[in-house]
Amino acid sequence: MAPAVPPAEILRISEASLRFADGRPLFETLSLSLPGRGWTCLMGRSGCGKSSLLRMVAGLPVEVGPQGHAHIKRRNGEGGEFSASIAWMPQRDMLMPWRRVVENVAVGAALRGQRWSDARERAEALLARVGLAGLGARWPDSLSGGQRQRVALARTLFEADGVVLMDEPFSALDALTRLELQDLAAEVLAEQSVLLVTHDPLEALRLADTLYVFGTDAQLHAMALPPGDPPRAPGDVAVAGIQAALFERLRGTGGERSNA
Ligand SMILES: Nc1ncnc2c1ncn2[C@@H]1O[C@H](COP(=O)(O)OP(=O)(O)OP(=O)(O)O)[C@@H](O)[C@H]1O
Repeated sequence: MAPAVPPAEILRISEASLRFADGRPLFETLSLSLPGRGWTCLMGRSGCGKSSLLRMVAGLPVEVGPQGHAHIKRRNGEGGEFSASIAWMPQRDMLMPWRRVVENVAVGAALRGQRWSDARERAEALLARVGLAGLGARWPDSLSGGQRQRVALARTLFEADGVVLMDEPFSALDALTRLELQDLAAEVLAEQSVLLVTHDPLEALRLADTLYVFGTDAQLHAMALPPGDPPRAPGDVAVAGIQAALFERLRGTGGERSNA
């Protein structure tokens, strides 16, 4: 069977605006289009609202206080209401220590009351795909940080159905493990549309098909990328050159926007 052709656009965000209780807007009338497949990366100074935007894209609540305001419009590729589920991979692995590894991967199926034998088989297959074949019966506490994040990746894959949101998923890992996990994520999520928030310019330049930086105007600005398909080699000369320019661009996007 020929592989399904991904839609040109799977999710369109428009009119995204966020204001906390003190009235200052973090962003207003922000738009973003996610293609049917590939990595869209978001960068910006600490506090500019990246994680909040990701939560809004996921349809999760953002606590804004009594005078605050959070609004977003989500449309599918045909312009209709977006109703598909979105997979989410957070910064911390959030594994439940009282559930075995395979149960953590398939936790969504358990919550939905799906048949455990089917879910287990699929979860074991995904564990093998992320390099953890045979470790399903282990407890999370017996795994290294990198292994735990592989389990979290398998859990994300278990839920992935077109759109995957990732909020600094590799930031707690050592440099080498981080590179390995980036390569792995690029491979296993190749058929998904991924929206990644990251603070790491190298990570963005390795993985992005499209890269946006939050500007001082609270809008997203598309950045130039090195040639070649992701995941790009960390030692690539073009990656290193653009990394320096990206650092400068990030430094120029102003100080931290605090709403405290
Ligand atoms: N409930 C709240 N009330 C007021 N301000 C808030 C609230 N929640 C978050 N903020 C502020 O909103 C801003 C955006 O937070 P958010 O976590 O989305 O930013 P971010 O760009 O992801 O930051 P970082 O890169 O440091 O993770 C921050 O300045 C934060 O202090």
